Amino acid sequence: MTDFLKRPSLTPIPIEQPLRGRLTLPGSKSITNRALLLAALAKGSSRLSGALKSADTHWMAEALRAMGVVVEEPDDSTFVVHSQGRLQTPSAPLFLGNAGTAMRFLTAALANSEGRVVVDGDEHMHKRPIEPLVRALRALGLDISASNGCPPVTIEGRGRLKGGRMEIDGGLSSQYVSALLMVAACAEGPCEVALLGSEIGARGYIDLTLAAMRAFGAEVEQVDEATWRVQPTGYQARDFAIEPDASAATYLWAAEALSGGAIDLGMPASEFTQPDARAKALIDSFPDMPALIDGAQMQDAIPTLAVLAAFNRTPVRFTGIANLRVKECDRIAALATELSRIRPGLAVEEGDDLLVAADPNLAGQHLPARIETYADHRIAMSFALAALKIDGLEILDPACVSKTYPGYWQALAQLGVRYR
Ligand SMILES: O=C(O)C1=C[C@@H](OP(=O)(O)O)[C@@H](O)[C@H](O)C1
Ligand SMILES: C=C(OP(=O)(O)O)C(=O)O
Repeated sequence: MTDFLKRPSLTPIPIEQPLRGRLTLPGSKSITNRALLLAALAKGSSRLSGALKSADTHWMAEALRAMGVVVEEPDDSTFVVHSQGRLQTPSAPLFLGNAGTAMRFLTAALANSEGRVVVDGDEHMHKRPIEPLVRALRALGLDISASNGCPPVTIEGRGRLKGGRMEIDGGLSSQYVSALLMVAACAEGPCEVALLGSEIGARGYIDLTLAAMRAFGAEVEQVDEATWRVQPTGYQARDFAIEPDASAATYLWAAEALSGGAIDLGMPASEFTQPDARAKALIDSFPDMPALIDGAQMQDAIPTLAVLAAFNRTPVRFTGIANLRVKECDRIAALATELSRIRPGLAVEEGDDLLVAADPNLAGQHLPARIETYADHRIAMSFALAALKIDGLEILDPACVSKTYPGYWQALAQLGVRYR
């Protein structure tokens, strides 16, 4: 696995046979980082099994350790968290790489802290907006600021949140809403978390948050479409099993569809609770994917679907994906640029839509191209799919997959994919 990650680029050799085999998916990033935080906010010991071990969960675990929580890693899919139920003020800035979940969830969790804390990330994180969450926390009386509306964030904690109404605009990221919901259970009194303004992108991530909170003992009810009431129960330590990562599964479902193979991931799409599992039905429709795909409820699956759409029989327009502009990179621009490197005009941006022209004749061609990946795991993983069918696609910076799926290249190799 490490060898693939050390290479400056990888050029998968197109497959000649359908991909077949059985793979174990990594654990869900979204659920692992929720469970790590909730376990840290609970007094006692929690064993998290089926967890993801990757850069995003590493940075969450490291930050919790820096705040006095004991996080053990007995094997490659388990965290054991021992906590006093509160986060101590760290002695140095917390570094969270480019882990959006860790950045947003911890910023809100630190609203209950004492003293000065700086939460920082890498140069990519410095471009990812956090101002709506900062504004919501400031409205609760917290002394908090973010330069240019992006990390680093500086928090001057004065103890516990009082409770009451919290208002948040989740238009740019549902993670702001999840972050407030999770800290709300640790306030002194009951809280109401209410959405302001724009509709949140992927509601499914809010559902994941509510499920994780309830699993760790929280009492939370939905008052109406845009309001949740959270009781000041705090959290209870427990053992918790994390389901496999649905976003990671989309690459393998797509590899199966593109190659006409059969890959056993050990769990049917219908059993996932994560939003991206919805992409499976669209992948199953390949090579007759619909002309219009609303990606709002399966955002992280769009790179997978867009690359697959390049091989579809007819063009596909992706709408509802404006948020993709503020992920690890501007994914709409990256997909248009890199697909067009394969064949000019293969994809174009139209406003915040992405139109993939579709060219079923791409398969089997020799079309050398160096694919930029913009330090974005999903751009690398999705273009690897195109490389299974097109000869000469060189994927730059293959190590960027370590954000959520360090074993990705190895998983493809296990299915018989070879690299130049
Ligand atoms: O809550 C979560 O776990 C996530 C929410 C989504 O982000 P946004 O809420 O920023 O759209 C998603 O893209 C991200 O990978 C994980
Ligand atoms: C957007 C993503 O990550 P995050 O926001 O958690 O950094 C992702 O994994 O595609």
